[in-house]
Amino acid sequence: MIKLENVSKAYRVDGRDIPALAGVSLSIPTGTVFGIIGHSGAGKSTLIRLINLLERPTGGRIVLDGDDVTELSTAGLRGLRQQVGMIFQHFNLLGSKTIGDNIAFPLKIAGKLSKAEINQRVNELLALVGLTEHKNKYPAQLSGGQKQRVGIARALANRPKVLLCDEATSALDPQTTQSVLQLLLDINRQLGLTIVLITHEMDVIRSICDRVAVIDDGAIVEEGEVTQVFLHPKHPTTRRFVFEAEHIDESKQFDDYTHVSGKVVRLTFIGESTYQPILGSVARDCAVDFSILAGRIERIKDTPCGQLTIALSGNDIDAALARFAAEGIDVEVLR
Ligand SMILES: Nc1ncnc2c1ncn2[C@@H]1O[C@H](COP(=O)(O)OP(=O)(O)OP(=O)(O)O)[C@@H](O)[C@H]1O
Repeated sequence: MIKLENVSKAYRVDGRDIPALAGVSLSIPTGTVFGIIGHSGAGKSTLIRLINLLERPTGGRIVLDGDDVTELSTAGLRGLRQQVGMIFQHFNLLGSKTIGDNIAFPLKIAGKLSKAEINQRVNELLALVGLTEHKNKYPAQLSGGQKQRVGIARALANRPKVLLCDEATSALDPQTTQSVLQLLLDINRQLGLTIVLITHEMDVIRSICDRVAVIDDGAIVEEGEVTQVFLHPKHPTTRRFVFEAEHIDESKQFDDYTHVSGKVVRLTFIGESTYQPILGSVARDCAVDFSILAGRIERIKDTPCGQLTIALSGNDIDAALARFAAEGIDVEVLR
């Protein structure tokens, strides 16, 4: 578990303190893929760089598996950097070294393995990220997606518990982004590694994250399971991110449907209920009619989800609503 407790950070510029984060508290459970989303300047990079102490907090505590990392000695800090790997938007590979030597670099610095053991570990890592045949090439000879795979292999070399991803796919095209995200998800599942990523793209969050925190102007404004945040965004910043990602016109969200009769409700389906013919059977059993006003069905990570806005008419609308709730469907009466 990674815990940030009331963390603040200010940068000192020309004798003045410029606040970047204020009172940030977060719990990141072990083994999850945790996304942090925010607009440019919100404080994402600052936040992720605090976790491995590339930046030091001005106040508060950062606790990794029970240890306050801000109190670590120099040797402890070296250990922390081995437990917490990191990948970057622009890969940060050493251009004068081969792919194999880039990946070997942190192993050599750690100084725990023999030359033969390092070579074997590099080969394992190359296989893990699908780059075996590129071992002797130089970074300039690889595509962006391949370079990020090298970055991932290098970050995993010392078998860290946590992988930090600083806008790791922002420089890649959509297809390459998806293949790198898929690799991160495979690694999370195979190795049980905790992944913390920052992004300004909701699609990245939707593809691989379990939980998401939304950061705005140096503060966390919303946090929760990705499905819940996508389907029921609360804070205006979150709503903007979600509506933009879903191509939903926010003004239409407030449509009061004056032109339709009946009770207007929004039903949210999560999981298998998304594919069940519940609407029809409830309508038949409760003798209600419905018309569909708006709807979407999608996948959030592995979970199918749907949201339907319907107008219900008939005798026993309350019974129909109770049936929906009993089937595990979230019911919001809009009018
Ligand atoms: N080294 C620094 N010195 C002074 N101010 C900084 C420094 N790094 C960041 N800041 C300021 O801190 C605030 C948060 O910046 P940060 O880079 O963490 O945001 P971000 O959400 O990652 O933005 P982006 O997506 O544009 O990188 C901004 O106001 C920024 O100008």
